Amino acid sequence: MHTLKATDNATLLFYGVVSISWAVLISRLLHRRKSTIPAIPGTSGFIRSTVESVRFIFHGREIISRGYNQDRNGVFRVARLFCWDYLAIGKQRVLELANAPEHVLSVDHGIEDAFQSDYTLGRESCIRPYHIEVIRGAMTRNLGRCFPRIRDEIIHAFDDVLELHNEEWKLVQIMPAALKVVARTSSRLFLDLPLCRDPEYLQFCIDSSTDVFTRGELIKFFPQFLRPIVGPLLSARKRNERRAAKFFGAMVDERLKLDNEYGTDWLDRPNDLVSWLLAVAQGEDRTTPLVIQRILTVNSVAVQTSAMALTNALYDLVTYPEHILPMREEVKRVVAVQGWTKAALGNMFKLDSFVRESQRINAGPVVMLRKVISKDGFTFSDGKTIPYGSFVSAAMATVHQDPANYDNADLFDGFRFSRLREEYQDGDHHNREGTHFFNRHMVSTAPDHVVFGHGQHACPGRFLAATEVKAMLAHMLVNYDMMADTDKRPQELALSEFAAPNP
Ligand code: HEM
Repeated sequence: MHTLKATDNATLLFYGVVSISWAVLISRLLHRRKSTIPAIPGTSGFIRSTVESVRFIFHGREIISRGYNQDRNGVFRVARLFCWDYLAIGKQRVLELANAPEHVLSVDHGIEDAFQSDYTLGRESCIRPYHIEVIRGAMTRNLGRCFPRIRDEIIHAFDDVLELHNEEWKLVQIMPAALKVVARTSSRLFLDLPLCRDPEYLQFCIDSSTDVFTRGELIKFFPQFLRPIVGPLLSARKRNERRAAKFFGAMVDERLKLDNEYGTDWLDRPNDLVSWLLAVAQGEDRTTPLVIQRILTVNSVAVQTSAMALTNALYDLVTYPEHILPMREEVKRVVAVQGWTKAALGNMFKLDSFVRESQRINAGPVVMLRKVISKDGFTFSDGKTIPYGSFVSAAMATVHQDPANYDNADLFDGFRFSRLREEYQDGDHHNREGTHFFNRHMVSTAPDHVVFGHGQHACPGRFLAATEVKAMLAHMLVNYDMMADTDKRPQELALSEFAAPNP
């Protein structure tokens, strides 16, 4: 019986590999060069492009940098498993992508493809993305009012996660700890006490948000025509929605009932994500299953990204420890006057600069993934045209490390942005940036700083991310001493267009 099962599995695997290889071959033949745009050096030709498309999964950065080294304002074709994608290099190209109208370059289709969100998040979140309006509006507006909740949860979360009771040193693995603290703090804002302290729920929060990224990547290993079959099988969405219903379905039910009866203006209506969503949701989106789906969507985009930003900032802090004392002094000085408030965070210029620099240096290879949905394709100002139906993105890491954009661009300089402000205040009005430091806050996007994208689709959650990450770092600076246990910063984990700090 046991032998028979092993044989069955081996046969299945064999047929699986053969079918996928055929699918790769056929897709690549069908998607042969459709435009005059050059391939990234060393990736043209059927065999080489196929090999490089596999290498792109783990060596995307290196392949992209070949394009950058050839033309710092170039547009290139990038070989992917089943097709050619396109890559725009340089800040002028970023602006052109950011300014393209939605009927030419679609962000929704881009995000759908990047996360396979039809399968991983749910179709409704893609076709009616009203949560974006909620994040940009009510959530961001309420950050100041809700800050005491955020601050309170940060204190308790660090206490519980680090379990440091005496003066001892303790070895802590950063990313898992960051995930726990971020999941808990975000949950305090989204669904509040007591759920945000339920260990089982927090683990679910982390696992379900990880599922979106990892299973989305897995689905992308299959060609387009197979995804409707394998997508639902590989996605954990349905299972996660069922589990979420057990955790907070009754709460959503109750809230819907009260809102339907009294509108949004009843006594003690909680100031949380459920209320913010219900104030905007219309029609079938006002049902418990779809509100649950939407909460999971917001949770997925919020938890992993902010935990990665915090992890990178902590790695940079222990790698460049000369930043610790000045920032600690700044946090103490500002808090002594303004207390722990969101406004106080806004006056911690060194801290803000440090996190922005950390994001600049640790940026992933690409950003702003868009699908060309105009039948005429998308044409850059110099006439280069990307064909209809293909995907284009901006090379993020190269724009961040281009010496034309930053002095000593490849060096980590935590106070490069706050120093501009200090120099200006000291009367030096002639530095390279002039008064641009006003646009150099952690949340400010620019064509040469695209961690949150740029333009009308720039990340709407960046204000929450900045509030959380800075409040967490500030808390750590004044309450803990930190140092690295090795000399070498761990190598990032790369997977196609994504990069994550090594846990
Ligand atoms: C450090 C943390 C974060 C980073 C680095 C980040 C980065 C990004 C990037 C690069 C985009 C795509 C922009 C584009 O394609 O032009 C994006 C979109 C988005 N982000 Fe974030 N994000 C972060 C945190 C958050 C948080 C906390 C939330 C939710 C509260 C959030 C919600 C979203 C949503 C809903 C979109 C889609 C926007 C659209 O389609 O117009 N993000 N984010």
